[in-house]
Amino acid sequence: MSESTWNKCLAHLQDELPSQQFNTWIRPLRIEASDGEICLYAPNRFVRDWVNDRFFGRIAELVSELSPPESRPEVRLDVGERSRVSPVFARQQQHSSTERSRDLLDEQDGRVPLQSASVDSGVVPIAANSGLGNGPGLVTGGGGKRQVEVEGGIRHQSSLMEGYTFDTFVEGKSNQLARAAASQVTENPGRAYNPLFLYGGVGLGKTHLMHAVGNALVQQNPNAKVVYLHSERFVADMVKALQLNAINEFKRYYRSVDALLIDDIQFFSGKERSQEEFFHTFNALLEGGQQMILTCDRYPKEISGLEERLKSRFGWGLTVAVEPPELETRVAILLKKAEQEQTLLPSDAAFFIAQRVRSNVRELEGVLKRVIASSRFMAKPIDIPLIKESLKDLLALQDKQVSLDNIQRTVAEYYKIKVSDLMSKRRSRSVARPRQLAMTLSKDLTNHSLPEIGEGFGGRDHTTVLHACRKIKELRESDADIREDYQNLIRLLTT
Ligand SMILES: Nc1ncnc2c1ncn2[C@@H]1O[C@H](COP(=O)(O)OP(=O)(O)OP(=O)(O)O)[C@@H](O)[C@H]1O
Repeated sequence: MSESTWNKCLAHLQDELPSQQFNTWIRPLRIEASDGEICLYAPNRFVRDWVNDRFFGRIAELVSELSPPESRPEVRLDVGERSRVSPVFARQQQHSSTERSRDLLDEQDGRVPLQSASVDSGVVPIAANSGLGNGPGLVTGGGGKRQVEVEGGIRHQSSLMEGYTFDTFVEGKSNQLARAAASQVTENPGRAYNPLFLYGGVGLGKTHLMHAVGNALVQQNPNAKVVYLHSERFVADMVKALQLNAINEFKRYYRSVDALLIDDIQFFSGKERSQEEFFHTFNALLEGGQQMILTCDRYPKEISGLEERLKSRFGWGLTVAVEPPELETRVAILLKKAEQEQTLLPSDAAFFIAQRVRSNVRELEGVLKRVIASSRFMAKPIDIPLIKESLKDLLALQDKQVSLDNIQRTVAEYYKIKVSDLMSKRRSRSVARPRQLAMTLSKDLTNHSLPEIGEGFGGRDHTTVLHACRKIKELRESDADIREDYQNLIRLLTT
């Protein structure tokens, strides 16, 4: 079985599984193929057991289907980075007492993840100075932020946003698993999942969740040294420490924390010295049982310019995707934010906004702020006419955007078929290809989600849309006609 067969197997699984499940359980698997056998390596025992219980049967089936009949390999599932596995970092299994998060994770997969058994692949451990509050750091409470100063020539400010708590975080399908994992980290810092790695697009609540854990840890133990910082800050501090000959203080400081929260670690990309320093800090914290939470705008393996050994370590705990919120969650977020602003937002008004602003929560918040400001300025309650007035330019821009209808009409006309053919179940090439192109254009040119596009094409499943997009992407590379059709259609639709 070649890696390309495995990639096909992955593409099938991606079509079949909800993206969060695929990203959390299947993507971290590494493959090693040899004669007559393939071994899949999970980053830890927990992932291995979960995959074994839930997905292994289907994986073995796909491998068998996709391999030539004369060379159907045996499939094995194991833990580790290929053969370099030794259980140096294996941790104690701990039971969470949070029934709520347990229920959630139960709901997701019918099992309770209680353990993150980390495995080492050849780390040289560095002594950790993990004495609570006896490093150079100083934590003070109160105010909107908690401040930290560092001696040794480095003045460093780090802050936990007090408003970012679990209470103010609205839960929905898109962030349910991340929220549950974060909550378990609060229950069992350093043990439940270490590191907890949250990834996803901008403005989806990763930073909020990370602070929620930090705030909860400080609430449980006011002496806990919880340090939040952006990865660029880590880099800047390190450079400064090097300039001031204070690198030992820098090391001591970061290794003395109880929890280290680093945001947007994609900024480590290409910064080799910082990665080196962070690598050692990471190992020391992991060894000391100190919690790490990391966020990133993409799946760790996809960060270019990041050392492989770091990427692989990021997978030792739990890697969870935060997805864009679906309509109901967007409405719930708007209602919650309005409540925090002590503003009355009728639910039809919340729906109106949520249907039009789909990209991310930060944008949703920005739009709500505009509406609230108009309402206060005009001294009028919020209703749909007021929203239309205050969001005039945004809505006008959206009206200009390409609609599904428009795409379907244009594609049908271009291929001289009927719009109803695009909606139909007909699978002949003359209809199926234009339909796949129309779905791809809908994905590329509108803000509609995959399920919405599927719905707009005769009630199809989102996996069909995903498959169409992949197929067209492939064809645009290999087939000049399709490439030309796609470009012509884009031109027709956007000019
Ligand atoms: N589920 C949610 N419930 C309530 N507020 C949310 C939720 N998700 C995001 N927000 C709010 O949206 C804003 C953006 O979220 P946040 O900064 O956490 O995003 P992010 O994923 O870290 O994005 P970036 O990668 O750009 O930093 C914040 O004000 C946050 O409070």
